[in-house]
Amino acid sequence: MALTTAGTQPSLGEVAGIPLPATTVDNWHQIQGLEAQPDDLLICTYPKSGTTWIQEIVDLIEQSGDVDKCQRAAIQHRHPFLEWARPPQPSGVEKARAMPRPRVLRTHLPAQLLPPSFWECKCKFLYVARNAKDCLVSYYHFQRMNRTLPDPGTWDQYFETFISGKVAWGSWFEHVRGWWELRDSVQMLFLFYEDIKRDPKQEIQKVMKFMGKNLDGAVLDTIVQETTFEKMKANPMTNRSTAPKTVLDQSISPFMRKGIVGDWKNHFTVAQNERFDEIYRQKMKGTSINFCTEL
Ligand SMILES: Nc1ncnc2c1ncn2[C@@H]1O[C@H](COP(=O)(O)O)[C@@H](OP(=O)(O)O)[C@H]1O
Ligand SMILES: CCc1ccc(OS(=O)(=O)O)cc1
Repeated sequence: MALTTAGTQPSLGEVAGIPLPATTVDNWHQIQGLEAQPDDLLICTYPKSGTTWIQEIVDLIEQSGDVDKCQRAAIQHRHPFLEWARPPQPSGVEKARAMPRPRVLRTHLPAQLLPPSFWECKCKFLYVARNAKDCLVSYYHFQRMNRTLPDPGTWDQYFETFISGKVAWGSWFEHVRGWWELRDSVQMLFLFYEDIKRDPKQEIQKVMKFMGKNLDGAVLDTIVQETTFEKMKANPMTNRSTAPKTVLDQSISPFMRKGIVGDWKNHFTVAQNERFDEIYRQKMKGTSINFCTEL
C-alpha cells in the first residue's frame, strides 16, 4: 500500500505493516529468497545509527588495517544492502549472490522481516543502536537530502512522523526492541553508537573478537584513527561523495553531517522533549536496554 504518492515524491509501500521504499516492496519475493551462508556477517541497524561507521570499522578489521584495500570501492558498494532495489541497478540480493565468501552484508530490516535463511544458517549479526533522539535528528536531515525517500516536511511534521513510526523501516522503538530481545538467542554483538564515540578502541576490540580476528595494538590504533568522524568525512570512499546527486544531494545536507551525541538538544523544543520522553517510557517499558543521550 502506498503511503506517499504526491507528485514525483518517492513512495513508501508496506510489508507486514512496516513502511519500506516501494522499490523494496516490489522486490520483496527476491529479498525473502536470499540464501544466507553460515559464514555471513550481517550488519544490522536502524537508519542513521552509524551503519557507515561500523562498515568501515568491519572492513578495516577484515583487511587487517590495510587502509589502501579499503579504498577499493565506495562504502555503499563494499557490503551489499540486502533490501536495496533500484532497477536497472543490480539489487542488493544480486550483489550478495555475486559476492565471494565470507560475505559481509548490511540491512536496516527489523528482525521479523529478515530473510529466514539468516536464522536457519545461524549467521553472525552485528547490531548498532543509536539513541532515538539523535536518530530522529539525523534521519530528518537525511530525508531532506535523500531523493529516494519522501520529503520530511517541516521539523515539527517530521517529529510526529518519526514517533508514529511512519518512516521507512518503521518504528525506531520496535526495531531496537526487536533486535535487543534476540541478542542472547543468536550469535549477536550488540553495540551502541554512543559507546563507539566514547571509547572507540574498546568497542573496535569487541568487533575484532566477534569477527574472530586478532590484530595487534598498532593496527587497532590505525583503525581508531582511520574511523574518526573527521577522517571519514574527508575520505571520498566513505563520505558518499561518489553517490549520484539524484540519490543524495549533499548541497542540502552532507551525509557526514555532525557525527556527535546530543545534537537533539539543538532541535527539540522543551515541549517536544517532554513528549518524547513520555512516549519513550511507554514504548520501551519492560526492556532492559539503556541509552545515553549525551556524553
Ligand atoms: N566516523 C563516524 N563517527 C561518528 N559519526 C559518524 C561517523 N560516520 C558516520 N557518522 C554519522 O552516522 C550518521 C549516519 O548513519 P548511517 O551511516 O547509519 O546512515 C550520521 O549522523 P549525523 O547525521 O548525526 O551526523 C553521520 O554523521
Ligand atoms: C536509508 C536508505 C538509504 C538510501 C540511500 C542511500 O544512499 S547510498 O546509495 O547508500 O549512498 C543510503 C541509505
